Amino acid sequence: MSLAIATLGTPRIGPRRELKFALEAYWSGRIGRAELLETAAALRAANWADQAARGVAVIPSNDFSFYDQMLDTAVMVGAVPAGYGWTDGMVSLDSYFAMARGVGGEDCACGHPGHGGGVPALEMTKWFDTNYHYLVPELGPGQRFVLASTKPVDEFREAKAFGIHTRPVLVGPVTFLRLAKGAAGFDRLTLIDRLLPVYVDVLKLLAANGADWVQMDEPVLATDIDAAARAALIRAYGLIASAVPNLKVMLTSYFGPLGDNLDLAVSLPTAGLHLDLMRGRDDLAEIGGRIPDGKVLSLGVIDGRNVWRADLDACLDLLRPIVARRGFDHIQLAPSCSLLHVPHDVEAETGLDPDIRSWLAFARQKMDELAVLGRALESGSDAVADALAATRAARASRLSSRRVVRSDVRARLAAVTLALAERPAPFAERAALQRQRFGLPPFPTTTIGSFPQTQDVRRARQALAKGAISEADYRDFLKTETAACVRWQEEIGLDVLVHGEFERNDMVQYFGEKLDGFAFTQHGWVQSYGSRCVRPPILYGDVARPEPMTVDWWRHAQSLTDKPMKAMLTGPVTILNWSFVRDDIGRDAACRQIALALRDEVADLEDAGAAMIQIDEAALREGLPIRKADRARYLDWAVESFRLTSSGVGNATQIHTHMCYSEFNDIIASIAAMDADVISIECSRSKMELLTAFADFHYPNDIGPGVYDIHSPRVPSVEEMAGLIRTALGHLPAERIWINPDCGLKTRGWPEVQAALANMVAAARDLRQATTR
Ligand SMILES: Nc1nc2c(c(=O)[nH]1)N[C@@H](CNc1ccc(C(=O)N[C@@H](CCC(=O)N[C@@H](CCC(=O)N[C@@H](CCC(=O)O)C(=O)O)C(=O)O)C(=O)O)cc1)CN2
Ligand code: MET
Ligand SMILES: [Zn+2]
Repeated sequence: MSLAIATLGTPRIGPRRELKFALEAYWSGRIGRAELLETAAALRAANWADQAARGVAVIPSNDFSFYDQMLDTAVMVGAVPAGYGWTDGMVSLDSYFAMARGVGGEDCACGHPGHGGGVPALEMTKWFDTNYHYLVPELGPGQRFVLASTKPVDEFREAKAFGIHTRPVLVGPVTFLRLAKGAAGFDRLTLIDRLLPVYVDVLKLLAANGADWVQMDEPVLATDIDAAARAALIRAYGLIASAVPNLKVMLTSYFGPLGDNLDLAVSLPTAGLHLDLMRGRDDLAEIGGRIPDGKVLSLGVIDGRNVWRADLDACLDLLRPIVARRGFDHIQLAPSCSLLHVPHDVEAETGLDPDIRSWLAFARQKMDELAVLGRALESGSDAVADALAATRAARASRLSSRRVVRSDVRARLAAVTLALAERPAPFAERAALQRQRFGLPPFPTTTIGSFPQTQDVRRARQALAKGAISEADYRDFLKTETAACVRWQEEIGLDVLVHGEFERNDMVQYFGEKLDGFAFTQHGWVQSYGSRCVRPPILYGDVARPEPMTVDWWRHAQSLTDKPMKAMLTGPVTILNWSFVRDDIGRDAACRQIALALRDEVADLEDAGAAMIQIDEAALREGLPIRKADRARYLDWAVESFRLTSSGVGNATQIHTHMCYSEFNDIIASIAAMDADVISIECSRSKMELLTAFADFHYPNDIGPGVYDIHSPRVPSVEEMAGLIRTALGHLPAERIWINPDCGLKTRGWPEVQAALANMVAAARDLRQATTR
């Protein structure tokens, strides 16, 4: 008998983003369907072979996706809304992509959903507290489900033909329904009895094809769930156990402790249960005597959400007692969650400092760590003495590294007082000074920061990286791009200008590359949505700012115009939430360090003459803990960090912030506590519904509700945007409203941006004529 190693899911974009490039080539018509399918199959095969070679025994299938696993599930059960070209039979690849990206109108290779004017893409939102986005299935009260994709079965058979026996993964039925959306007031969980027969069909097909286990992901178990969800889970797994008795279910939840859902999870009639021991270590002690002897425990001991090499000695201490109690047969070792959220392979990072590289484990290294743990438990630590020694050495090097702890940073943090996080005067006083200083018209117009990141811009950056052009040439090129962008904004009549962010590869990575304490990778891509990826910086040490990061670009841009040039920074909470963060100090302390470094940037911008400074906090909402009980603490330090960054300026300096994809109702008090002079938010798709949260709360400061959906190439008309502003006027006083798009324009093309912003300026002018301040 041997201890089984599992992975729960693996990165699927490909070690060199092969899937991204194949998808974008397919969407733009540069390659055909056969070539796309071939690339995908080759990636899956390589992935299976790699896991087998690394000693993974429980290898997943159906963890691959062309876009997203929630979309795969919607398609599997035939939950395809009208308009995507499907009526019955199997859903085609093109209908699938239509749901992901929209249909009709012109198409674009940028990979952004919402493309095409005709039928919009499904809505997209964050997968729990990750930077991965899923497509939100739409379900109605009359919803019917039928088997409309056999992808799980096809991929199981594909692996089998390849010589690998897999454990297929499915998004569980209750998580699927919970994360879907329906009409207001419609409880999606009431659909469970209609949905389950399709799941049973799939499971029976899997069993008939030789599957003995299946992994059912039910991360709703890591959330605060109500009685209806509990009842649905009991019904679902009871029915599955009786309808498909020959298929064993590994029930997996992750991203947090099971906590008060633990008894329920244990009691469900599944053959196995997975625990996320990174975030839910207490579950292990709690589960002690409660778990039936025959149930297999999958122990998520290796962190699937972060990139640090594990402390294998500590893992072994945790594992030994439970292995002694339950024996090898009833234990599996796994990452805490799917490895989708970490990059592929540290070995590819030849540019990283060797010390730092030795501290890291990406997906492949995490599999190796699991294999070492397995061997240590089976054959004793001596059998893997070298591997354990290497881990200890890397850990010791990290803990003692002089680059990790900096006394100047620590001393500064220790000296932080509440006064530092306080603007000198309250908003009303500041607003009066700022009104005088800027003399802006009513309904001032502005944008969120980025302008189209064209191929030319990205190619220039790539050429610089390859040494094909000089630093000076690169800067000259960007200066020209910036100047053209500034001139164009003046011509079109925007009131507050931006420089366009052409010098930034990404709003977080750019700052990670400029701050001490962060490392950055060459190939450490992680899927964010569809074909879009990010390379999260790796925060390994105390944060300091060796030199100004944005001041020269701002100065150049301001020198070209008499209009106010808004400086542009990414805020501390967003940098933290979109990075891999050190685990040797708290996230709160790490965030305050970033905040202090950015505070200096804000001061330098103000000294250089910047009168408006925008500090983006696009990821503040997504860092909100999954469990309600943990939220207040997070919001406290997140808001304080933003205020530490923003409060060092004079009263006449205007602080802007920006948030997108946000639901504000449950955090509106914290948004107000940030005390930004102006906040811009995404609003156009919700037709200004979001503003009710601000109105009900009597939110006191200025607001720019987005009037232009930047996720679509469609150009909104003057009348449409004016209509949205009029709706906003029903919620907010005219003198506090700004006019701007929903978010940055980096994924858009110039022609549609020009047309849309011209209409936006015209809409603001119409409103000015119709209203008086
Ligand atoms: N970090 C982060 N998270 C976020 C967002 C965000 O902007 N940043 N926005 C929200 C939505 N998520 C998004 C995530 C990624 C992208 C995105 O556009 N990603 C780009 C990569 C951006 C980047 O880092 N670009 C680099 C590298 C570009 C590149 O791929 N270069 C090519 C060559 C250039 C070419 O020929 O085009 C190469 O290296 O092979 C640069 O500009 O320098 C992509 O996947 O294509 C957009 C939105 C939420 N989360
Ligand atoms: C995802 S929020 C983006 C904010 C950034 N300033 C931009 O305009 O791109
Ligand atoms: Zn945004």
